[in-house]
This record gives sequence, structure tokens and C-alpha cells, in this order.
Amino acid sequence: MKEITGNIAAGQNKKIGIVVAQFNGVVTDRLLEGAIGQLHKSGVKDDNIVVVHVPGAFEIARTVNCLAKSGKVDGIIALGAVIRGATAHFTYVCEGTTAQLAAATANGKVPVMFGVLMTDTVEQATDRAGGKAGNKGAECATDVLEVLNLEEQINQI
Ligand SMILES: Nc1c(NC[C@H](O)[C@H](O)[C@H](O)CO)[nH]c(=O)[nH]c1=O
Ligand SMILES: CC(=O)[C@@H](O)COP(=O)(O)O
Repeated sequence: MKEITGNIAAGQNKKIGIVVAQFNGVVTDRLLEGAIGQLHKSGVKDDNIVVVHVPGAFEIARTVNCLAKSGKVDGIIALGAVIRGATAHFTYVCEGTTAQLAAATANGKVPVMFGVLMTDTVEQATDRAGGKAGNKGAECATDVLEVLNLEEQINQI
């Protein structure tokens, strides 16, 4: 029986794209810092990281698809912070963004990590952007390297 688990430490030569929403930038800046810092810790060279800033979460998927089709990156991290307001807009931004990114990672050329926070309060978001609940950006950094390595192993079966 062959069992495959991705090796995060094998990220030295990987090219990673990060698409980050500017909306709620106080939170998304922290997510970005976490992602970049973890990529560096995992051996990804700074020259092999490209960061694309988009207006809001709803714009992330289109840019992810554009970056994936470019062939310039091996994997992508999508970062954002959608925080509930007074109207139904939250629901539709979350639903649309989630559906589009799920399709992008399932059907696209490269794996896409879902680092878009969707919270009821600012506190919940800050807790997950370097606070007491960790940093979703850093989590996505290790996740993308793990997925890339396991897919390499699959291709060598
Ligand atoms: N309310 C939030 C938004 N709203 C903006 C949308 O994402 C989009 O940019 C706009 O509707 C134009 O298409 N975006 C977030 O990232 N976070 C929010 O809390
Ligand atoms: C997630 C949103 O779009 C939301 O922050 C917008 O706030 P509101 O629903 O009060 O317009």
C-alpha cells in the first residue's frame, strides 16, 4: 500500500501567489504578514512570492483565476476578511466568494487555499489574523506547500 502525505518543508523552489483583499485592511494586512512570514520560514524565496491586492473579497476569485492561468505560480493563497454588517450583503459576498474559490481550486491549474475570514465581529476576525486563534494566512502558507508536495508525489506513483 502507498500512503502519501505532503512535506511542507519541500517548498524551496515553489512560486506562490497571494491574492489579498484591501477591504478590512487592518485585518487582511495581518493575514498577509502571516502568510509571507510562514512561506519564508518554510524555505520559499522572497523572489518567488507575488502579492496581488484587490478591492474586496468578491474580486479575489477573478484575480485568482487570472494568476492561475498565467502559469507564473505553482499555488495560490486567497486572503480576505468579510465581516457582517447590517444587511444581507455579507451573506452574498460570502456565498459568491466561497463558491468561486471552491471552483477555482477544484477545477483550476493550481491549488488555491481559502484564507478568507467570514466573521460576525471584528474581534473574531482579529483573533484569526495573528490573535489568540492563530493566523489563517500562516495556516494557508503551510497548507499550499503541503498540497503542492503531495501532488508531486501523486504524479510520481
Ligand atoms: N463588506 C465587505 C466587502 N464588501 C465589498 C465586496 O467584497 C466587493 O469588493 C464589492 O461588492 C465590489 O464588488 N468586502 C470584503 O472583503 N469584506 C467585507 O466585509
Ligand atoms: C460584508 C459586507 O458587505 C458588509 O460589511 C457591508 O455592510 P452593510 O451590510 O452594513 O452594508
